[in-house]
Amino acid sequence: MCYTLTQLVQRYHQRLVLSIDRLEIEAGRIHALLGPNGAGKTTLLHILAFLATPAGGTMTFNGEPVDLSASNLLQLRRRVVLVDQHPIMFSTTVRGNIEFGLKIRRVGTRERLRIVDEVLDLVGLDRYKTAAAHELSGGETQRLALARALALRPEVLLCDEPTASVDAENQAIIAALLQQINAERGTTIVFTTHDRLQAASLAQRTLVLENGRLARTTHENAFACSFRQDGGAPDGPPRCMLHGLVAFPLPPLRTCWPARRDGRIHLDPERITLCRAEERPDVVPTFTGTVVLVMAEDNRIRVVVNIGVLLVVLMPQDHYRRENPRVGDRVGLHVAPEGITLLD
Ligand SMILES: Nc1ncnc2c1ncn2[C@@H]1O[C@H](COP(=O)(O)OP(=O)(O)OP(=O)(O)O)[C@@H](O)[C@H]1O
Repeated sequence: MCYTLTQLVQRYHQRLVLSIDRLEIEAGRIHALLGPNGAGKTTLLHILAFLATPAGGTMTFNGEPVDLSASNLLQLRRRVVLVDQHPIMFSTTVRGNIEFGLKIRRVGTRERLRIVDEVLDLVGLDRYKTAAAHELSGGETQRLALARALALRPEVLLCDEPTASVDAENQAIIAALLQQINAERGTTIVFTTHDRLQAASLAQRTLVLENGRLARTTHENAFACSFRQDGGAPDGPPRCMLHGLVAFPLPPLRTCWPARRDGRIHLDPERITLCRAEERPDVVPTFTGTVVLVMAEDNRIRVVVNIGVLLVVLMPQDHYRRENPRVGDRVGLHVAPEGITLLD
């Protein structure tokens, strides 16, 4: 586990703004921190970045108790980088901004220049290397801030609303970049957002904060559900209702679907097959819905479909090319029985 926070409390002027019984951040994963304004997301990020000392509770980082004493702080802060929502650039060139942190770490000139080229290429800003940082647009500034952070090769990258104030094109670039960094470097990433869709599409785990409390943690495609025995044989498989919104029949494969009424269910994104709803009248899909996001990920394509709740489908490249789903398309989804797991 990268971080474990227990009984964590934070206060501003005696006012309680965070109170978290337990929170875990898994190493090498992308986590979304989702919540409304004032929920405590930025406050929590500052604690994870070792920039603020919590008022109470315990914290471990890579299994070790966190020691925030002055003598230890510097080496802790070197392992984690926070990218602010409104990053402040130094009044120098794009290259100068990236080199700054490297100079502090006494990285030699030749290696600095190599890293500058590498990260500018990564964020697609190579042609701006000698431009003044202050001349960049909002979206480009956010990408430069990411390049500046990535130059330091952090174990953990924390991003405060990385796409909140940028246009759609830059949003897509930044989202793809975060996935690339996570996949190629194994960097643990935590980003804050108000956007449920972004959380569902980008993160493997979503932590929901409400009024400073961790309301719930959701894994990709894990849903609260209830089971109903409506119609059919009384001892046959029940129907399953996701978040009280979408019902589907459970396949008659398990010997003992739950006798209880409520639970949590996981639908494996790799065991969901997507087809164009109108082109396969012979197939009765488990769900139909509208594509809301398509994004390349590693050697697969991540497609998010709104079926009443947001469902992530991971499509192999060849299947994606065949079906070619686009945002706005109506599609059918078939969930393989072995892709359905009851949690808890
Ligand atoms: N430096 C501060 N001094 C006093 N109160 C603060 C300070 N920073 C944040 N707060 C308060 O703490 C609470 C949590 O704020 P925080 O910025 O962490 O929320 P957030 O979820 O990041 O919100 P947003 O989505 O608007 O950025 C809010 O009520 C805020 O007013």
